[in-house]
Amino acid sequence: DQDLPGVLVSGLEGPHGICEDHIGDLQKHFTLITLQEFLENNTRFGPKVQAVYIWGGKPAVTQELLQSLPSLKIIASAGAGLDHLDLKLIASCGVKVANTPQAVSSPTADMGMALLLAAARRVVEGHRLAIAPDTENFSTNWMGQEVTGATLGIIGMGSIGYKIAQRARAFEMKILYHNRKRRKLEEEEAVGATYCESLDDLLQRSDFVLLAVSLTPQTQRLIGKRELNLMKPTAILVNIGRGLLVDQDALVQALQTGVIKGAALDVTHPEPLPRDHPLLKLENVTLTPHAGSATHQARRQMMENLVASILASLHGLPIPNEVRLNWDNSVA
Ligand SMILES: O=CC(=O)O
Repeated sequence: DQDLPGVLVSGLEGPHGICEDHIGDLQKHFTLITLQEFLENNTRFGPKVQAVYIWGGKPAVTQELLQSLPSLKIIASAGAGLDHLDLKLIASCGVKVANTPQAVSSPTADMGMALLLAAARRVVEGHRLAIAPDTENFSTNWMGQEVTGATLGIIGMGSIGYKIAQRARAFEMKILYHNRKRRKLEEEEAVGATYCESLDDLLQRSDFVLLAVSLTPQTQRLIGKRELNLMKPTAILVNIGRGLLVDQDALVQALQTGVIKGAALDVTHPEPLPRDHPLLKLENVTLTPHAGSATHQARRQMMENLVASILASLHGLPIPNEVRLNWDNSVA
């Protein structure tokens, strides 16, 4: 339908495209213009585009793209993280941004716990052992680390970090957290979490260190060689944030030399890792393919939230999940 607002999407097919079953729903509201169509004829399609629909971090919003979309009102980005967007540049073009933090927080927290448990109890290694053609190494003395009663240090106590704390409490874990801002006392008490103003203190005391912080210039390589050295040799690092939160070379070295016990990573840098990357060869590493929000329910809710934000912006209504910036361009 020519009258439907034009929305630029990255692609409609392939493993990185929009979920196939969402396309029909999107087409009820919008004329979808793929990046490829746009690139082939940007003078025709550029003026039609009123929104950019970002799925899996794509399409990339460059200055050049912004300049060729004169009718653009909003960039609606699936997920919680905003590190793929230059928010200051976008704001300077008078374009709004919305994301979908509520849709992803529970499934991503679940993934954090899944990785923590998998690494602690060596689920992936155990699976390999259990299905090995040769039963010689089969053993019920397949030891891992106890989760119950262990200390969990959560770095980043936003909505995902907080949901992890709620889940970890049910595992009777002792919970420490480090965050830009301390949470309210009643919020801390509700999950039994103790604030650590010092990151070093959290690293030294935790049996599991879990990264649930957004990637910003301040948090890039937050965990490097020095921080890994502060961790217990029995500690496990879980990352459900972004690969660049960790100095990956330092992590590989720490895992190879027993500086820490193991790592469970939903995110790496880059994604996917080159097939000869040392992280793919280590027994004490558990990897998932950036799948924190990969449930049917969450992905559908993300799509519905993006549609609602785009429609609100086109109708001049308050935009659900609008991302606002502070004076220093940090996310409010
Ligand atoms: O990576 C996923 C997200 O930012 O929600």
